[in-house]
Amino acid sequence: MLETARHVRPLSLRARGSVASSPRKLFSPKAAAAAAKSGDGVRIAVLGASGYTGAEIVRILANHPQFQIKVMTADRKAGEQFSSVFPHLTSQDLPRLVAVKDADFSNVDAVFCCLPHGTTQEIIKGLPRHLKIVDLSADFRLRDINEYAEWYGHSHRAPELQEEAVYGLTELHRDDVRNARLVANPGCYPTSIQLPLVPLVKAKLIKLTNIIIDAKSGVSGAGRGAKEANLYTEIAEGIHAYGITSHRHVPEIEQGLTDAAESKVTISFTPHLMCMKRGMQSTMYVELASGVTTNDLYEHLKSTYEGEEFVKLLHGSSAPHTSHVAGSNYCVMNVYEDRIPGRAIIISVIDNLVKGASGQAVQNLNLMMGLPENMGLQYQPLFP
Ligand SMILES: NC(=O)C1=CN([C@@H]2O[C@H](COP(=O)(O)OP(=O)(O)OC[C@H]3O[C@@H](n4cnc5c(N)ncnc54)[C@H](OP(=O)(O)O)[C@@H]3O)[C@@H](O)[C@H]2O)C=CC1
Ligand SMILES: CC(=O)N[C@@H](CCC(=O)OP(=O)(O)O)C(=O)O
Repeated sequence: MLETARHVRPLSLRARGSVASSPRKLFSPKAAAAAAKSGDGVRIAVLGASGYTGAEIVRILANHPQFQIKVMTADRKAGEQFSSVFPHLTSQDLPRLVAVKDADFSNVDAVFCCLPHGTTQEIIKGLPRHLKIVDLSADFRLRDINEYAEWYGHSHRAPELQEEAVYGLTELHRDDVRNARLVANPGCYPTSIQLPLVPLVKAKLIKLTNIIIDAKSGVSGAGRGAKEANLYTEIAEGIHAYGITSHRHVPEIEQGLTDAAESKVTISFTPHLMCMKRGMQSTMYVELASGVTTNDLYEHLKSTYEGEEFVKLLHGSSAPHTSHVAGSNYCVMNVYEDRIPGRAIIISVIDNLVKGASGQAVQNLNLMMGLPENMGLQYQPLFP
């Protein structure tokens, strides 16, 4: 069993606040905060409500005292009742699913956009400017639109919105998110990877070379649209790698690490599809900087996330388990000494649909509306 030598040399370094340094247009949260304080609360539209992340937003908002869903959209399922698409979610008084082109945003304050990549930028471009938007797709995550074109296979169709967007890895970009109108919610793999690695890179505790990441996702990460490769017959009782050396989350992760390092970081990243409904584990192999111990990494992460409600470090040699975060907004991590001298292993787990998508989106919109960040998110994981 792996054992970490703890209690060696606590570090005082902390990595709070924004790691992004590019100038952003600020948006006053006053009007939004006023709406939140009015009797109506914040009026919400969920675009793509008939998909997995849209449904997860609806599930979370059932316990949110300030966010009320007024508009819900779908594509193929437009015209249907939400309760006929998701019969398990009936506790709220919800509007019928409509096509985006038929949605009325005049009585809406904020939007969760849970649509496919590419389509999203076209749709957000057409939305009224009074709306605050949290976009769960990848459309506004990459600052460099040339890099976007390279990885997503087409040129960006809303570069002016890309300029405005703020990357919403909440714990690391809180101040930017608070003042944003449009937030690009991070991808699930980038969330599970950047939460541990960005503070370590920023504090120069690990080398920028030889960062190797092996990650595994539940099948809901691929969305609800039927694909042959995601059929039960092809997924059950197996595991397989995909996107080897070419997954589109590589530039997103490298962007965050490069910002933190202020120097280009290149990673090895291999995602795998696991036979489970939800959950994600990232196992990261890193090289310690000169004079740094595994315990230094642990202590630095511990002090970075001290007081954070949703990021937890385990004690001793305990291993994070996807069941310890299922259905919750937590990211749980731990650090281990490798058998190879000078190397460490870091493991993090999240629920891809919650901290990896809809939970973090609600966390971000809470901040954008001047509400407590944890509002509606204080539920515990489902275990076993
Ligand atoms: N699943 C996950 O774990 C994560 C997903 N994301 C991202 O979030 C976004 C949503 O993902 P997810 O919920 O999994 O996807 P789903 O495939 O489950 O849902 C997609 C939704 O978008 C609607 N839709 C599809 N095409 C169009 C279109 N052309 N115009 C308007 N609406 C359309 C669908 O409607 P209908 O059902 O009627 O066809 C459905 O409501 C994606 O960008 C995804 O990459 C981000 C992090 C994690
Ligand atoms: C299992 C699976 O297919 N996962 C998706 C990632 C889902 C996600 O986080 O991210 P995006 O918002 O960037 O799509 C994938 O690998 O493309």
